Amino acid sequence: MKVLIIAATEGEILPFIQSPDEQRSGIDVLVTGVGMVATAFALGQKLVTANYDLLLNVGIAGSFDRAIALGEVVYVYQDTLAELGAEDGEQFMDSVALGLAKHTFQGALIPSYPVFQGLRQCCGITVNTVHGHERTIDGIIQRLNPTVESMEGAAVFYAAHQAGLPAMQIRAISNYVERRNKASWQIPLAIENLNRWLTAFVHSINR
Ligand SMILES: O=C(O)c1cccc(C(=O)CC[C@H]2O[C@@H](n3cnc4c(=O)[nH]cnc43)[C@H](O)[C@@H]2O)c1
Repeated sequence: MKVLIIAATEGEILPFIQSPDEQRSGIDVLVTGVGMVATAFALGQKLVTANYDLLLNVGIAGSFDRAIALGEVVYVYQDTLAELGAEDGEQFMDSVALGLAKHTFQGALIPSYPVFQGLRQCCGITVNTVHGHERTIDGIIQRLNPTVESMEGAAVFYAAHQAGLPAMQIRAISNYVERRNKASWQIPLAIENLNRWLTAFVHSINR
């Protein structure tokens, strides 16, 4: 199986990139840069010249749900371009309501590999602006009730949909979505757990 692993920053997958070559056979890695625009451009370019059986988006993410421990690795089965739409006074009209574009994309069904068993299955949103204000956090919970938030997930699902390829998204929770409080973010723990999962995943597909 030929897999493309897509991450926004090298730091998020450095432990995996630095692992011995033989542990990464059949795997390509694409570091896109942060955000939907960088991700869509880099992935679109990559898919012009290469074909894959699976696109796997990995990275850290924020959680709206405090029952999810910081560092937990989750499976994002659906992701929404949360900001795509128009304001009408206090109302937000999404791109489907406007008759403009699809905004929600599904990942592939969770496979039966043991490495996926026990992963919490979450609904995600993808944003350009990280939520950090009580009013907008309450608003997005009312509107979409997301569990996790990233800055790339739905862009990968969109590109996969356009290319007719299956995609999955695995995120490790680095922070809760709240008023910006970077001191409480657990980025090293999230990256460690994400890369441990990634190594187990690659091992399981190469067996
Ligand atoms: O310093 C900040 O306020 C800040 C805000 C957003 C992201 C960052 C990063 O350094 C991480 C970039 C990377 O992480 C994903 N991520 C992590 N937590 C969240 C979140 O709560 N909401 C959205 N994205 C998040 C994201 O996919 C970025 O690629 C620093």
